[in-house]
Amino acid sequence: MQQTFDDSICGTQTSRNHQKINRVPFCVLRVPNKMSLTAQRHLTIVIKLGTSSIVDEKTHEPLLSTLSVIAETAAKLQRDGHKVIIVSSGAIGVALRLMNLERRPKHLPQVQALAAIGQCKLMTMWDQLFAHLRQPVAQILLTRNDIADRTQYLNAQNTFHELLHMGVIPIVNENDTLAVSEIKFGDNDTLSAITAGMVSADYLFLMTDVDCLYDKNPRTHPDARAIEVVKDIAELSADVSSSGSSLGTGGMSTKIVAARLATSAGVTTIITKSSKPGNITNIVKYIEARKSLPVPISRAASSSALSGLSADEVSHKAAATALDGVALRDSTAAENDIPRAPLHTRFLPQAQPMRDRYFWLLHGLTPHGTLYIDEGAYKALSEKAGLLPVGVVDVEGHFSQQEAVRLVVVQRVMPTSPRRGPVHSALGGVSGGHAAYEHENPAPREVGRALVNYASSEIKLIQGLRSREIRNVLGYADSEYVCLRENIAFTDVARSTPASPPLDGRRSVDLNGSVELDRGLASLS
Ligand SMILES: N[C@@H](CCC(=O)OP(=O)(O)O)C(=O)O
Repeated sequence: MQQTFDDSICGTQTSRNHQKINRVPFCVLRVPNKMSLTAQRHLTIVIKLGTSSIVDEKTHEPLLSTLSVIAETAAKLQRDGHKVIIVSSGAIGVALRLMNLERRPKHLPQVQALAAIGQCKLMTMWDQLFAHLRQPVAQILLTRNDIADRTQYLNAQNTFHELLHMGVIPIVNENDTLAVSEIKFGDNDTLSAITAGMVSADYLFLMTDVDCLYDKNPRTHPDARAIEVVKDIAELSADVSSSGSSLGTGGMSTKIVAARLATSAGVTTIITKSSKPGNITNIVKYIEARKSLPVPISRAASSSALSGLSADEVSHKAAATALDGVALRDSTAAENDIPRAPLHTRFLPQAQPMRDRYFWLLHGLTPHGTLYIDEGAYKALSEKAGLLPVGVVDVEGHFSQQEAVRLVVVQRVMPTSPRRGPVHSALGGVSGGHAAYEHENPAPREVGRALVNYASSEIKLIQGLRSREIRNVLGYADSEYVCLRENIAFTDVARSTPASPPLDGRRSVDLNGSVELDRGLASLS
Protein backbone atom coordinates (compact mmCIF):
# COMPACT_ATOMS: atom_id res chain seq x y z
CA MET A 1 0.00 0.00 0.00
CA GLN A 2 1.58 3.23 -0.99
CA GLN A 3 0.99 6.56 0.62
CA THR A 4 2.60 9.83 -0.30
CA PHE A 5 2.53 12.97 1.77
CA ASP A 6 4.89 15.17 -0.19
CA ASP A 7 2.62 18.09 0.31
CA SER A 8 2.15 17.92 4.07
CA ILE A 9 3.50 20.49 6.45
CA CYS A 10 4.39 19.64 10.02
CA GLY A 11 5.71 21.83 12.80
CA THR A 12 4.61 23.48 16.01
CA GLN A 13 2.16 26.21 16.68
CA THR A 14 1.66 28.43 19.67
CA SER A 15 -1.49 28.17 21.73
CA ARG A 16 -2.61 29.82 24.95
CA ASN A 17 -4.03 27.66 27.66
CA HIS A 18 -4.81 29.15 31.07
CA GLN A 19 -2.32 31.94 30.52
CA LYS A 20 0.40 29.42 29.72
CA ILE A 21 1.93 29.49 26.30
CA ASN A 22 2.22 26.02 24.78
CA ARG A 23 3.97 24.87 21.69
CA VAL A 24 1.59 22.40 20.06
CA PRO A 25 2.74 20.10 17.27
CA PHE A 26 0.57 20.21 14.19
CA CYS A 27 0.40 18.59 10.83
CA VAL A 28 -1.67 19.70 7.90
CA LEU A 29 -1.90 17.44 4.93
CA ARG A 30 -2.52 19.61 1.93
CA VAL A 31 -4.91 18.05 -0.48
CA PRO A 32 -7.19 19.41 -3.14
CA ASN A 33 -10.58 20.34 -1.74
CA LYS A 34 -12.58 18.49 -4.34
CA MET A 35 -11.38 14.94 -4.15
CA SER A 36 -11.16 12.96 -7.30
CA LEU A 37 -10.40 9.29 -6.89
CA THR A 38 -8.26 9.52 -9.99
CA ALA A 39 -5.96 11.96 -8.27
CA GLN A 40 -5.56 9.67 -5.26
CA ARG A 41 -3.10 6.91 -4.54
CA HIS A 42 -3.66 3.71 -6.42
CA LEU A 43 -5.81 1.36 -4.42
CA THR A 44 -6.39 -2.36 -4.43
CA ILE A 45 -10.09 -3.11 -4.02
CA VAL A 46 -11.65 -6.54 -3.53
CA ILE A 47 -15.39 -6.75 -4.24
CA LYS A 48 -17.27 -9.81 -2.97
CA LEU A 49 -20.66 -10.67 -4.42
CA GLY A 50 -22.79 -13.36 -2.83
CA THR A 51 -25.17 -15.63 -4.70
CA SER A 52 -28.10 -13.36 -3.90
CA SER A 53 -26.32 -10.54 -5.75
CA ILE A 54 -25.76 -12.71 -8.82
CA VAL A 55 -29.08 -14.52 -9.32
CA ASP A 56 -32.66 -13.97 -8.24
CA GLU A 57 -33.31 -16.08 -5.17
CA LYS A 58 -36.57 -17.52 -6.53
CA THR A 59 -36.24 -17.65 -10.32
CA HIS A 60 -32.42 -18.04 -10.36
CA GLU A 61 -32.33 -15.62 -13.28
CA PRO A 62 -29.09 -13.65 -13.40
CA LEU A 63 -29.39 -10.11 -12.01
CA LEU A 64 -28.03 -8.57 -15.18
CA SER A 65 -28.44 -4.93 -14.19
CA THR A 66 -26.45 -5.42 -10.95
CA LEU A 67 -23.77 -7.42 -12.74
CA SER A 68 -23.50 -4.77 -15.47
CA VAL A 69 -23.02 -1.93 -12.99
CA ILE A 70 -20.45 -4.00 -11.09
CA ALA A 71 -18.57 -4.56 -14.35
CA GLU A 72 -18.77 -0.85 -15.23
CA THR A 73 -17.64 0.19 -11.76
CA ALA A 74 -14.75 -2.29 -11.68
CA ALA A 75 -13.60 -1.38 -15.20
CA LYS A 76 -13.75 2.34 -14.41
CA LEU A 77 -11.71 1.86 -11.22
CA GLN A 78 -9.21 -0.17 -13.21
CA ARG A 79 -8.96 2.57 -15.85
CA ASP A 80 -8.34 5.11 -13.09
CA GLY A 81 -5.26 3.15 -12.06
CA HIS A 82 -6.72 1.09 -9.24
CA LYS A 83 -6.53 -2.68 -8.98
CA VAL A 84 -9.73 -4.66 -8.66
CA ILE A 85 -10.46 -8.27 -7.73
CA ILE A 86 -13.98 -9.69 -7.81
CA VAL A 87 -14.86 -12.63 -5.58
CA SER A 88 -17.98 -14.00 -7.23
CA SER A 89 -20.28 -16.63 -5.75
CA GLY A 90 -23.18 -17.85 -7.85
CA ALA A 91 -21.89 -20.92 -9.67
CA ILE A 92 -24.44 -23.18 -8.02
CA GLY A 93 -27.23 -20.62 -8.31
CA VAL A 94 -26.62 -20.19 -12.04
CA ALA A 95 -26.54 -23.96 -12.56
CA LEU A 96 -29.91 -24.43 -10.88
CA ARG A 97 -31.58 -22.47 -13.66
CA LEU A 98 -29.59 -24.20 -16.38
CA MET A 99 -30.58 -27.61 -15.05
CA ASN A 100 -34.16 -26.61 -14.20
CA LEU A 101 -33.75 -27.41 -10.53
CA GLU A 102 -35.88 -25.63 -7.96
CA ARG A 103 -33.55 -25.75 -5.01
CA ARG A 104 -29.96 -26.45 -4.08
CA PRO A 105 -29.52 -30.23 -3.61
CA LYS A 106 -28.15 -31.63 -0.35
CA HIS A 107 -26.10 -34.49 -1.81
CA LEU A 108 -22.46 -33.33 -2.06
CA PRO A 109 -21.58 -34.87 -5.46
CA GLN A 110 -24.67 -33.20 -6.95
CA VAL A 111 -23.67 -29.84 -5.51
CA GLN A 112 -20.16 -30.31 -6.88
CA ALA A 113 -21.48 -31.26 -10.31
CA LEU A 114 -23.72 -28.17 -10.33
CA ALA A 115 -20.77 -26.00 -9.34
CA ALA A 116 -18.84 -27.34 -12.33
CA ILE A 117 -21.75 -26.58 -14.67
CA GLY A 118 -22.48 -23.17 -13.20
CA GLN A 119 -18.91 -21.92 -12.91
CA CYS A 120 -18.54 -22.19 -16.65
CA LYS A 121 -21.68 -20.16 -17.27
CA LEU A 122 -20.84 -17.67 -14.52
CA MET A 123 -17.46 -16.90 -16.04
CA THR A 124 -18.99 -16.62 -19.48
CA MET A 125 -21.36 -13.98 -18.13
CA TRP A 126 -18.57 -11.99 -16.50
CA ASP A 127 -16.34 -12.35 -19.53
CA GLN A 128 -19.06 -11.07 -21.86
CA LEU A 129 -19.94 -8.12 -19.66
CA PHE A 130 -16.31 -7.08 -19.32
CA ALA A 131 -15.65 -7.70 -23.00
CA HIS A 132 -18.06 -4.85 -23.83
CA LEU A 133 -15.80 -2.64 -21.74
CA ARG A 134 -12.60 -4.08 -23.24
CA GLN A 135 -11.56 -5.18 -19.79
CA PRO A 136 -9.72 -8.53 -19.62
CA VAL A 137 -10.63 -10.86 -16.75
CA ALA A 138 -9.13 -14.08 -15.39
CA GLN A 139 -10.63 -16.94 -13.42
CA ILE A 140 -9.01 -18.06 -10.15
CA LEU A 141 -10.51 -21.05 -8.37
CA LEU A 142 -9.13 -21.85 -4.94
CA THR A 143 -9.53 -24.42 -2.21
CA ARG A 144 -7.95 -24.14 1.22
CA ASN A 145 -5.61 -26.93 0.19
CA ASP A 146 -4.21 -24.74 -2.55
CA ILE A 147 -2.80 -22.30 -0.06
CA ALA A 148 -2.03 -24.67 2.81
CA ASP A 149 1.48 -25.04 1.49
CA ARG A 150 3.52 -21.86 1.86
CA THR A 151 4.99 -22.17 -1.62
CA GLN A 152 1.57 -22.55 -3.18
CA TYR A 153 0.27 -19.62 -1.17
CA LEU A 154 3.12 -17.51 -2.48
CA ASN A 155 2.48 -18.76 -6.00
CA ALA A 156 -1.16 -17.75 -5.75
CA GLN A 157 -0.07 -14.37 -4.38
CA ASN A 158 2.37 -13.91 -7.25
CA THR A 159 -0.29 -14.81 -9.80
CA PHE A 160 -2.68 -12.25 -8.32
CA HIS A 161 0.01 -9.58 -8.39
CA GLU A 162 0.96 -10.41 -11.97
CA LEU A 163 -2.65 -10.29 -13.19
CA LEU A 164 -3.24 -6.97 -11.42
CA HIS A 165 0.00 -5.63 -12.83
CA MET A 166 -1.21 -6.64 -16.32
CA GLY A 167 -4.43 -4.68 -15.79
CA VAL A 168 -6.56 -7.82 -15.60
CA ILE A 169 -9.44 -8.24 -13.14
CA PRO A 170 -9.16 -11.64 -11.42
CA ILE A 171 -12.54 -13.24 -10.71
CA VAL A 172 -12.26 -15.63 -7.77
CA ASN A 173 -14.51 -18.41 -6.50
CA GLU A 174 -14.05 -21.45 -4.33
CA ASN A 175 -13.24 -24.54 -6.38
CA ASP A 176 -16.41 -26.26 -5.18
CA THR A 177 -15.98 -29.16 -7.56
CA LEU A 178 -12.91 -30.33 -5.65
CA ALA A 179 -13.51 -28.92 -2.20
CA VAL A 180 -14.81 -31.26 0.45
CA SER A 181 -15.43 -30.04 3.97
CA GLU A 182 -11.82 -30.41 5.20
CA ILE A 183 -10.40 -28.28 2.43
CA LYS A 184 -13.21 -25.77 2.12
CA PHE A 185 -13.10 -22.11 2.99
CA GLY A 186 -16.79 -22.75 3.59
CA ASP A 187 -18.09 -19.43 2.44
CA ASN A 188 -16.93 -16.80 0.02
CA ASP A 189 -16.90 -14.09 2.70
CA THR A 190 -13.90 -15.85 4.26
CA LEU A 191 -12.36 -16.51 0.86
CA SER A 192 -12.66 -12.83 -0.03
CA ALA A 193 -11.02 -11.78 3.25
CA ILE A 194 -8.13 -14.20 2.69
CA THR A 195 -7.78 -12.91 -0.87
CA ALA A 196 -7.79 -9.31 0.38
CA GLY A 197 -5.11 -10.14 2.97
CA MET A 198 -3.07 -12.04 0.41
CA VAL A 199 -2.85 -9.06 -1.95
CA SER A 200 -2.60 -6.46 0.87
CA ALA A 201 -5.76 -4.82 -0.41
CA ASP A 202 -6.83 -1.39 0.75
CA TYR A 203 -10.53 -2.20 0.65
CA LEU A 204 -12.76 -5.24 0.86
CA PHE A 205 -16.39 -4.66 -0.14
CA LEU A 206 -18.78 -7.31 1.15
CA MET A 207 -21.81 -6.61 -1.03
CA THR A 208 -25.04 -7.84 0.49
CA ASP A 209 -28.79 -7.32 0.58
CA VAL A 210 -28.76 -4.69 3.34
CA ASP A 211 -27.27 -1.21 3.38
CA CYS A 212 -25.26 -1.76 6.53
CA LEU A 213 -25.22 -3.41 9.95
CA TYR A 214 -27.90 -2.40 12.44
CA ASP A 215 -27.96 -2.75 16.20
CA LYS A 216 -31.31 -4.57 15.86
CA ASN A 217 -33.16 -6.23 13.04
CA PRO A 218 -34.53 -3.23 11.09
CA ARG A 219 -37.39 -5.32 9.66
CA THR A 220 -38.85 -5.99 13.08
CA HIS A 221 -37.50 -2.93 14.97
CA PRO A 222 -38.27 0.41 13.34
CA ASP A 223 -35.97 2.09 15.88
CA ALA A 224 -32.95 0.03 14.73
CA ARG A 225 -29.88 2.21 14.34
CA ALA A 226 -27.34 1.93 11.55
CA ILE A 227 -23.77 1.08 12.61
CA GLU A 228 -21.59 3.18 10.37
CA VAL A 229 -18.10 2.73 11.78
CA VAL A 230 -16.72 -0.25 13.69
CA LYS A 231 -13.41 0.43 15.40
CA ASP A 232 -13.24 -2.72 17.46
CA ILE A 233 -15.09 -5.82 16.29
CA ALA A 234 -14.86 -7.33 19.78
CA GLU A 235 -17.13 -4.57 21.01
CA LEU A 236 -19.59 -4.79 18.13
CA SER A 237 -23.14 -5.32 19.16
CA ALA A 238 -25.05 -5.71 15.95
CA ASP A 239 -27.92 -7.83 14.74
CA VAL A 240 -26.24 -10.62 12.78
CA SER A 241 -29.23 -12.91 12.63
CA SER A 242 -29.53 -12.67 8.83
CA SER A 243 -28.62 -16.11 7.59
CA GLY A 244 -28.00 -15.15 3.98
CA SER A 245 -29.80 -16.45 0.93
CA SER A 246 -31.18 -19.93 0.54
CA LEU A 247 -28.65 -20.51 -2.26
CA GLY A 248 -25.42 -19.37 -0.63
CA THR A 249 -23.55 -20.43 2.47
CA GLY A 250 -22.74 -17.10 4.10
CA GLY A 251 -24.81 -14.71 6.22
CA MET A 252 -24.14 -11.65 8.32
CA SER A 253 -22.10 -13.59 10.88
CA THR A 254 -19.64 -14.83 8.24
CA LYS A 255 -19.25 -11.20 7.14
CA ILE A 256 -18.20 -10.24 10.65
CA VAL A 257 -15.67 -13.09 10.69
CA ALA A 258 -14.41 -11.94 7.29
CA ALA A 259 -14.17 -8.35 8.53
CA ARG A 260 -12.13 -9.45 11.56
CA LEU A 261 -9.77 -11.36 9.32
CA ALA A 262 -9.37 -8.64 6.70
CA THR A 263 -8.97 -5.76 9.16
CA SER A 264 -6.24 -7.70 10.97
CA ALA A 265 -4.36 -7.60 7.68
CA GLY A 266 -4.89 -3.83 7.41
CA VAL A 267 -7.82 -3.95 4.97
CA THR A 268 -10.67 -1.46 5.42
CA THR A 269 -13.78 -3.62 5.18
CA ILE A 270 -17.14 -2.34 4.01
CA ILE A 271 -20.58 -3.88 4.14
CA THR A 272 -22.99 -2.27 1.68
CA LYS A 273 -25.91 -3.01 -0.59
CA SER A 274 -25.18 -5.03 -3.70
CA SER A 275 -28.12 -3.65 -5.66
CA LYS A 276 -26.34 -0.28 -5.74
CA PRO A 277 -22.85 -1.22 -6.90
CA GLY A 278 -22.12 2.34 -8.03
CA ASN A 279 -21.85 3.13 -4.31
CA ILE A 280 -18.44 1.46 -4.21
CA THR A 281 -16.75 4.41 -5.90
CA ASN A 282 -18.60 6.97 -3.79
CA ILE A 283 -17.72 5.21 -0.55
CA VAL A 284 -14.03 4.93 -1.47
CA LYS A 285 -13.95 8.58 -2.55
CA TYR A 286 -15.53 9.63 0.72
CA ILE A 287 -13.13 7.64 2.91
CA GLU A 288 -10.06 8.68 0.96
CA ALA A 289 -11.13 12.32 1.07
CA ARG A 290 -11.66 12.19 4.83
CA LYS A 291 -8.30 10.55 5.34
CA SER A 292 -6.67 13.45 3.57
CA LEU A 293 -8.23 16.16 5.69
CA PRO A 294 -6.00 18.29 7.90
CA VAL A 295 -5.24 16.42 11.09
CA PRO A 296 -4.41 18.58 14.09
CA ILE A 297 -1.81 16.47 15.79
CA SER A 298 -2.67 17.66 19.26
CA ARG A 299 -6.05 15.97 18.95
CA ALA A 300 -4.79 13.06 16.91
CA ALA A 301 -2.12 12.31 19.47
CA SER A 302 -4.69 12.12 22.21
CA SER A 303 -6.33 9.15 20.54
CA SER A 304 -5.45 5.86 22.16
CA ALA A 305 -4.43 4.48 18.78
CA LEU A 306 -1.68 7.05 18.52
CA SER A 307 -0.60 7.72 22.05
CA GLY A 308 3.07 7.36 22.73
CA LEU A 309 4.08 8.19 19.16
CA SER A 310 6.23 11.09 18.09
CA ALA A 311 4.63 14.00 16.25
CA ASP A 312 6.09 12.75 13.02
CA GLU A 313 4.82 9.22 13.54
CA VAL A 314 1.41 10.57 14.42
CA SER A 315 1.19 12.67 11.31
CA HIS A 316 1.94 9.73 9.08
CA LYS A 317 -0.13 7.24 10.96
CA ALA A 318 -3.04 9.62 11.25
CA ALA A 319 -3.24 9.89 7.54
CA ALA A 320 -2.21 6.36 6.71
CA THR A 321 -4.81 4.73 8.87
CA ALA A 322 -8.49 5.32 9.05
CA LEU A 323 -8.34 7.86 11.77
CA ASP A 324 -11.71 9.36 11.04
CA GLY A 325 -13.95 9.27 13.98
CA VAL A 326 -10.94 10.01 16.16
CA ALA A 327 -9.66 13.34 15.01
CA LEU A 328 -11.71 14.25 12.02
CA ARG A 329 -15.15 14.59 13.44
CA ASP A 330 -15.12 18.39 13.50
CA SER A 331 -16.90 19.86 10.60
CA THR A 332 -14.36 21.94 8.82
CA ALA A 333 -14.78 23.70 5.53
CA ALA A 334 -12.87 20.91 3.82
CA GLU A 335 -15.06 18.26 5.37
CA ASN A 336 -18.18 20.03 4.23
CA ASP A 337 -16.89 19.83 0.71
CA ILE A 338 -16.92 16.05 0.80
CA PRO A 339 -20.19 14.63 -0.48
CA ARG A 340 -21.76 12.28 2.04
CA ALA A 341 -21.19 8.61 1.35
CA PRO A 342 -24.08 6.25 0.77
CA LEU A 343 -25.05 4.23 3.83
CA HIS A 344 -22.54 1.51 4.67
CA THR A 345 -20.75 -0.10 7.62
CA ARG A 346 -17.03 0.46 7.70
CA PHE A 347 -14.67 -1.70 9.76
CA LEU A 348 -11.50 0.23 10.44
CA PRO A 349 -8.28 -1.65 9.69
CA GLN A 350 -5.68 -2.44 12.31
CA ALA A 351 -3.14 0.37 12.34
CA GLN A 352 -0.36 -2.23 12.48
CA PRO A 353 -1.39 -4.98 10.08
CA MET A 354 -0.38 -8.53 10.77
CA ARG A 355 2.59 -9.59 8.70
CA ASP A 356 1.86 -11.75 5.71
CA ARG A 357 3.39 -14.96 6.98
CA TYR A 358 1.46 -14.78 10.24
CA PHE A 359 -1.72 -14.03 8.31
CA TRP A 360 -1.09 -17.19 6.29
CA LEU A 361 -0.35 -19.25 9.41
CA LEU A 362 -3.56 -18.09 11.05
CA HIS A 363 -5.97 -18.12 8.16
CA GLY A 364 -4.46 -20.13 5.33
CA LEU A 365 -3.94 -23.39 7.20
CA THR A 366 -6.32 -25.95 8.60
CA PRO A 367 -5.23 -27.01 12.10
CA HIS A 368 -4.76 -30.75 12.56
CA GLY A 369 -4.84 -30.71 16.34
CA THR A 370 -4.34 -28.66 19.49
CA LEU A 371 -1.45 -27.97 21.83
CA TYR A 372 -2.57 -26.93 25.29
CA ILE A 373 0.06 -24.70 26.85
CA ASP A 374 0.31 -22.98 30.20
CA GLU A 375 0.07 -19.26 30.84
CA GLY A 376 3.79 -19.01 31.63
CA ALA A 377 4.76 -20.56 28.30
CA TYR A 378 2.39 -18.20 26.49
CA LYS A 379 3.87 -15.15 28.19
CA ALA A 380 7.44 -16.36 27.61
CA LEU A 381 6.78 -16.54 23.88
CA SER A 382 7.23 -12.79 23.64
CA GLU A 383 10.92 -13.23 24.54
CA LYS A 384 11.78 -16.83 23.72
CA ALA A 385 12.63 -18.15 20.28
CA GLY A 386 9.95 -20.78 20.56
CA LEU A 387 7.64 -22.94 22.65
CA LEU A 388 9.59 -25.30 24.91
CA PRO A 389 8.20 -28.75 25.71
CA VAL A 390 8.07 -27.83 29.38
CA GLY A 391 5.26 -25.38 28.62
CA VAL A 392 3.09 -27.97 26.89
CA VAL A 393 0.33 -29.31 29.07
CA ASP A 394 -1.57 -31.57 26.71
CA VAL A 395 -1.89 -32.61 23.07
CA GLU A 396 -5.01 -33.34 21.08
CA GLY A 397 -5.33 -34.76 17.57
CA HIS A 398 -2.97 -36.55 15.20
CA PHE A 399 -0.49 -34.45 13.31
CA SER A 400 2.92 -34.74 11.76
CA GLN A 401 5.95 -32.47 11.87
CA GLN A 402 5.37 -29.12 10.19
CA GLU A 403 1.59 -29.39 10.33
CA ALA A 404 -0.54 -26.63 11.79
CA VAL A 405 -2.07 -26.81 15.26
CA ARG A 406 -4.16 -24.56 17.48
CA LEU A 407 -2.45 -23.11 20.54
CA VAL A 408 -4.76 -23.04 23.52
CA VAL A 409 -3.78 -21.56 26.88
CA VAL A 410 -5.02 -23.41 29.94
CA GLN A 411 -4.51 -22.90 33.61
CA ARG A 412 -2.20 -25.42 35.20
CA VAL A 413 -4.00 -26.48 38.31
CA MET A 414 -0.93 -27.41 40.30
CA PRO A 415 2.54 -26.03 39.60
CA THR A 416 4.06 -29.43 39.01
CA SER A 417 0.97 -31.26 38.00
CA PRO A 418 1.15 -34.83 36.87
CA ARG A 419 0.61 -35.02 33.15
CA ARG A 420 -3.10 -35.57 32.95
CA GLY A 421 -5.64 -35.40 35.76
CA PRO A 422 -5.67 -31.84 37.01
CA VAL A 423 -5.04 -30.39 33.60
CA HIS A 424 -8.01 -32.14 32.25
CA SER A 425 -10.07 -30.45 34.88
CA ALA A 426 -8.93 -27.14 33.47
CA LEU A 427 -10.05 -28.33 30.07
CA GLY A 428 -13.41 -29.09 31.49
CA GLY A 429 -13.29 -32.82 31.40
CA VAL A 430 -13.36 -34.30 34.83
CA SER A 431 -14.44 -35.67 38.03
CA GLY A 432 -15.96 -34.13 41.06
CA GLY A 433 -12.73 -33.58 42.96
CA HIS A 434 -11.58 -30.91 40.59
CA ALA A 435 -14.89 -29.19 40.08
CA ALA A 436 -13.90 -26.19 42.20
CA TYR A 437 -10.85 -25.59 40.08
CA GLU A 438 -12.88 -25.91 36.94
CA HIS A 439 -15.16 -23.18 38.12
CA GLU A 440 -12.38 -20.84 39.21
CA ASN A 441 -10.04 -21.36 36.33
CA PRO A 442 -10.28 -19.09 33.34
CA ALA A 443 -11.71 -20.88 30.34
CA PRO A 444 -9.15 -22.32 27.92
CA ARG A 445 -8.59 -19.77 25.18
CA GLU A 446 -7.18 -20.15 21.71
CA VAL A 447 -4.30 -17.72 21.32
CA GLY A 448 -2.98 -18.64 17.91
CA ARG A 449 -1.78 -21.23 15.44
CA ALA A 450 1.62 -22.82 14.98
CA LEU A 451 3.61 -25.18 12.83
CA VAL A 452 5.10 -27.93 14.98
CA ASN A 453 8.61 -29.33 14.95
CA TYR A 454 7.48 -32.70 16.29
CA ALA A 455 4.57 -35.05 15.57
CA SER A 456 1.68 -35.32 18.03
CA SER A 457 2.85 -38.74 19.25
CA GLU A 458 6.30 -37.28 19.97
CA ILE A 459 5.00 -34.19 21.74
CA LYS A 460 2.90 -36.42 23.99
CA LEU A 461 6.15 -38.07 25.11
CA ILE A 462 8.11 -34.86 25.70
CA GLN A 463 5.43 -32.52 27.08
CA GLY A 464 6.37 -31.12 30.46
CA LEU A 465 10.05 -32.13 30.02
CA ARG A 466 13.19 -30.03 29.72
CA SER A 467 14.56 -29.72 26.19
CA ARG A 468 17.74 -31.57 27.12
CA GLU A 469 15.60 -34.67 27.76
CA ILE A 470 14.21 -34.74 24.21
CA ARG A 471 17.06 -36.80 22.79
CA ASN A 472 16.82 -39.42 25.55
CA VAL A 473 13.11 -39.82 25.08
CA LEU A 474 12.80 -39.64 21.29
CA GLY A 475 16.27 -40.84 20.29
CA TYR A 476 16.85 -37.63 18.35
CA ALA A 477 16.34 -33.92 18.90
CA ASP A 478 15.92 -31.73 15.86
CA SER A 479 15.01 -28.71 17.91
CA GLU A 480 14.82 -27.68 21.54
CA TYR A 481 11.48 -26.09 20.69
CA VAL A 482 8.14 -27.73 19.98
CA CYS A 483 7.42 -24.77 17.68
CA LEU A 484 9.67 -21.94 16.65
CA ARG A 485 8.44 -18.43 17.43
CA GLU A 486 8.58 -17.55 13.75
CA ASN A 487 6.11 -20.35 13.11
CA ILE A 488 3.63 -19.11 15.67
CA ALA A 489 0.93 -16.59 14.73
CA PHE A 490 -1.10 -15.04 17.52
CA THR A 491 -4.72 -14.06 17.18
CA ASP A 492 -3.80 -10.96 19.18
CA VAL A 493 -2.73 -8.85 16.22
CA ALA A 494 -0.29 -6.77 18.27
CA ARG A 495 1.77 -9.94 18.82
CA SER A 496 1.83 -10.74 15.11
CA THR A 497 2.80 -7.37 13.67
CA PRO A 498 6.03 -6.48 11.91
CA ALA A 499 7.56 -5.42 15.20
CA SER A 500 7.22 -8.95 16.56
CA PRO A 501 10.31 -11.12 16.73
CA PRO A 502 12.01 -12.60 14.91
CA LEU A 503 10.87 -13.36 11.37
CA ASP A 504 11.32 -10.97 8.53
CA GLY A 505 8.22 -11.22 6.36
CA ARG A 506 10.36 -10.40 3.37
CA ARG A 507 11.84 -13.82 3.78
CA SER A 508 8.70 -14.99 2.12
CA VAL A 509 10.60 -14.10 -1.02
CA ASP A 510 12.20 -17.45 -0.38
CA LEU A 511 9.86 -19.33 -2.58
CA ASN A 512 10.59 -22.59 -0.87
CA GLY A 513 8.67 -21.16 1.99
CA SER A 514 9.93 -24.13 3.91
CA VAL A 515 10.36 -23.87 7.62
CA GLU A 516 13.90 -24.16 8.79
CA LEU A 517 14.19 -26.41 11.75
CA ASP A 518 16.24 -24.94 14.52
CA ARG A 519 19.21 -27.20 14.77
CA GLY A 520 21.04 -25.08 17.32
CA LEU A 521 21.16 -27.81 19.82
CA ALA A 522 24.66 -26.95 20.96
CA SER A 523 23.02 -25.04 23.72
CA LEU A 524 21.39 -28.18 25.03
CA SER A 525 23.29 -29.63 27.90
N1 LIG B 1 -18.95 -21.07 -4.23
C1 LIG B 1 -20.40 -21.09 -4.18
C2 LIG B 1 -20.95 -20.05 -3.25
C3 LIG B 1 -20.51 -20.15 -1.82
C4 LIG B 1 -20.93 -18.95 -0.97
O1 LIG B 1 -20.27 -18.52 -0.03
O2 LIG B 1 -22.05 -18.33 -1.35
P1 LIG B 1 -22.58 -16.93 -0.75
O3 LIG B 1 -22.96 -17.15 0.69
O4 LIG B 1 -23.73 -16.63 -1.59
O5 LIG B 1 -21.48 -15.92 -0.90
C5 LIG B 1 -20.98 -20.83 -5.58
O6 LIG B 1 -20.30 -20.26 -6.43
O7 LIG B 1 -22.13 -21.17 -5.79
